[in-house]
Amino acid sequence: MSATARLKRLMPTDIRALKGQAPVVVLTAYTTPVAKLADADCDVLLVGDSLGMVLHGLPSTLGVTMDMMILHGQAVMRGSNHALVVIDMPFGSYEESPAQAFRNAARIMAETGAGAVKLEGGVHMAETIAFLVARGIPVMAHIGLTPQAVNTLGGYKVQGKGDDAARLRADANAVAEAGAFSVVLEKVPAGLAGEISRELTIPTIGIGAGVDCDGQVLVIDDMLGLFAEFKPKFVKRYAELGKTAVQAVADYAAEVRARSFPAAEHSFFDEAGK
Ligand SMILES: Nc1nc(=O)c2c([nH]1)NC[C@@H]1CN(c3ccc(C(=O)N[C@@H](CCC(=O)O)C(=O)O)cc3)CN21
Ligand SMILES: CC(C)C(=O)C(=O)O
Ligand SMILES: [Mg+2]
Repeated sequence: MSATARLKRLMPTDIRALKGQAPVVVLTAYTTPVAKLADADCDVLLVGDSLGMVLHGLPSTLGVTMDMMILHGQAVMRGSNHALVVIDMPFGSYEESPAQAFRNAARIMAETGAGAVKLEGGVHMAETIAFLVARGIPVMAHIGLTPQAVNTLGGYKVQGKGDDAARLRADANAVAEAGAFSVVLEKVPAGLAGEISRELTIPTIGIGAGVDCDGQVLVIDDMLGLFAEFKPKFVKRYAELGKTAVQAVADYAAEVRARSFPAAEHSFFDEAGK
């Protein structure tokens, strides 16, 4: 048996090799139980900085810290043994310099055991991506709508429309050239995303970027109907777990108030039946 066959968790090189073979299946995961239920069906589990909004109630991803990403990254590693785990670098942890990015990415890799990091940015982050890759840290890039730049982008808007397509193409080519093993395209017109996907030799992972990307990613709480603060157009609800949970809580509250819970089967009695 080869060394790679014994190490069954997928690696960035395995994800790269899916290009032209099979679509790359990606979901976010932030916790051990969610990692456990998604691991077998996914190629990549992304510990996204969306966890700040989804789990911690923050208004954007800007308040997410290194410690939060590491804590949730460790939880996802404990709940998975098949998918590649990729951890988002949080806002402020990598933009200053390649050296700052390496210091923080190395800490994420060392303290979680994850296989790669993801960071936002195209042409302006290419030098940093190359710096990390040259030093042993696989990087997933993220271009188009980059939520950490919501304040300069003026909202969570589609990127790359009309004449702006040239900027998206330049970003895609720059991150691929820099050595990223894949790239997330977020909220990009489907036609442009398809063209970029055919042009690049690394897999594109779309979110709101149409069906011609090499893979797809969604926030798992969105597709399960657990996160309901907003629903971007790109989200398809595959379940309504939030509604199911609200009904379960209402049923529990009613039964406690009616003294119909707990029943005998949920209770303990001594030998005399007392
Ligand atoms: N739960 C969740 N899902 C996500 O996909 C996600 C996060 N959180 N947090 C981090 C970023 C932020 N993202 C977002 C946030 C909002 C919209 C949104 O509201 N989109 C609207 C239009 C808004 C506008 O045009 O300004 C849409 O209909 O798609 C899209 C992506 C994607 N990411
Ligand atoms: C939506 C994905 C691509 C992401 O960056 C996140 O979950 O933070
Ligand atoms: Mg993110």
